[in-house]
Amino acid sequence: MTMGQVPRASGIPAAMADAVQQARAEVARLHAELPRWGLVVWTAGNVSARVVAEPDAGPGPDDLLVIKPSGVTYDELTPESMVVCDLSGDLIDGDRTPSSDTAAHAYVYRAMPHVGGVVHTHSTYATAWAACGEPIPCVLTMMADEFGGPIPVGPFATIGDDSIGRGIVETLRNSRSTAVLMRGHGPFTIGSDAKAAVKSSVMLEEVARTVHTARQLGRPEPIADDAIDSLYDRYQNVYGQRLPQPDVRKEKHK
Ligand SMILES: O=C(CO)[C@@H](O)[C@@H](O)COP(=O)(O)O
Repeated sequence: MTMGQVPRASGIPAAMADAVQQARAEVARLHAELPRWGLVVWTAGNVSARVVAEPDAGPGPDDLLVIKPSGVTYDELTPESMVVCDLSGDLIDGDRTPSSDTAAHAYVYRAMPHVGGVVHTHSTYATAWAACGEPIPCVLTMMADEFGGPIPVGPFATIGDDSIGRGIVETLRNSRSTAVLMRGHGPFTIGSDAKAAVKSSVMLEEVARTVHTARQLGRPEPIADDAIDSLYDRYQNVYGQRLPQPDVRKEKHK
């Protein structure tokens, strides 16, 4: 199937066909990252991406989401097997049942327009913290960098309606964290796009494991708030490769 071909007649608006196809490929590719980084067993995790209906206007209620089909193993996932839903969570393209967490993903997209990707896993260490209902304290510079503070705990909620999504949003709205530990269930992460949400899941599991290990060795100390703010600001705005800026020094000496 070439780029731009929608698999068959569907509810996808023609203007979104190419973007949906690209999202199918990206979401299928990103699902392979979950077993790669040891975040899932069998099918116990899912990734979704928002597809914006009107890019010039930005995220809105007519956006779509692309997510994996429920219960399909990661080695069987392809761009064509991804399913497309509206932000009510209703299937509009695909011949398989959407992930059982689709309602949660859809709720997040409706309530948080800045979110472009959502991931859910049952990664061992993060899920163990969720089982205990204890926030992961910000005792590592890596946590300050990536999450801007502790990892919060969301309420226990059963799958199948908006309660998980509501719990995710109510918890993350008051936190810089892109990860939430849903009590008794497991982690959900958000990001500006699906890749960012997958990265958050990877980094969450790493810090969950490290902080647990540190507690076996002693009493890790929380990092001071001002240091967290400084670390978070640097990592979010300076770290890594940034687009080249005009060399203002040359401008000044002209
Ligand atoms: O936690 C659960 C089910 O309780 C789901 O997140 C997990 O099994 C993944 O389900 P899907 O295969 O995405 O439907």
